[in-house]
Amino acid sequence: MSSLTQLIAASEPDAGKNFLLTALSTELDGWALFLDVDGTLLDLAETPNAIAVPQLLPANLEALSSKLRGALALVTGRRLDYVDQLFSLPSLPVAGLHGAQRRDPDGRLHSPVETPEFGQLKAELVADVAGWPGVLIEDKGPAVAAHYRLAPERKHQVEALMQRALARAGPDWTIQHGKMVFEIRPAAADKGQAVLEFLKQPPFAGRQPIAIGDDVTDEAMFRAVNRLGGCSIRIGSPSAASEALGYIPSAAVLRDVIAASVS
Ligand SMILES: O=P(O)(O)OC[C@H]1O[C@H](O[C@H]2O[C@H](CO)[C@@H](O)[C@H](O)[C@H]2O)[C@H](O)[C@@H](O)[C@@H]1O
Repeated sequence: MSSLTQLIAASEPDAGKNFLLTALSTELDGWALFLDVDGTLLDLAETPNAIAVPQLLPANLEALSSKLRGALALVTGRRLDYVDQLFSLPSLPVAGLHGAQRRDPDGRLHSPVETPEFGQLKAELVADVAGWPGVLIEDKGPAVAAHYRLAPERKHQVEALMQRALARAGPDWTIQHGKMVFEIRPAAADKGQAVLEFLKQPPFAGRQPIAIGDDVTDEAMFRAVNRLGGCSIRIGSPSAASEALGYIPSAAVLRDVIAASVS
């Protein structure tokens, strides 16, 4: 695989896309694919629930998973049950809440519990932002997100609010910054650890990982797969802030590559 993995770091604009097209048409017993959801498989939207799942995407993901003999997982900041609503693929391995939740290939579920204290904290966050038009609180069970995409001028207030809430939540939680969002998520695992857990299990074990994402939270899985000699691909333009080895310009291009790989 080494000549193929060199392709990803080439400087041509289509290097990331060409790498993935080639990888997914060859050596399918060799790769394990880890895909982020928002901004990677799906176009970003103004609010968390305004996203649209393109009609053919679930079937294409299922077909690609089949070609990879099941070595495909979604690794997302969303909750697992929300991912199931979106894609209706209840057997697909998924890591949710940035790695804190996991559905393993054999169907085993791992999920932190939501404490009454955390429920109270979320209710107070909703009350705290009531006078901040455009700031949205997304309840994710044992995690919570404060979105400011519709009120970018509130970024620093939202960050300060979430830092205060984190101090109350305690050491089992951490802050996750993302695209126009601050989240409080369980600290026990990140996306990199979720990928490493999947790679201990069949059909992922023994395969070379490819991780594709678009955001700060995905850097943990980029680091994990880079350390293993795998491939990390970021959706967007090359950025010095990212450890990704290659780039694909948009979620739409990634969806086209997935569709081409199963046609
Ligand atoms: O790990 P991901 O699958 O990329 O999920 C990260 C977060 O995505 C969602 O928020 C982002 O997408 C929204 C819809 O496009 C957008 O409105 C928001 O500004 C983005 O931050 C989701 O709402 C979060 O729960 C995820 O953690």
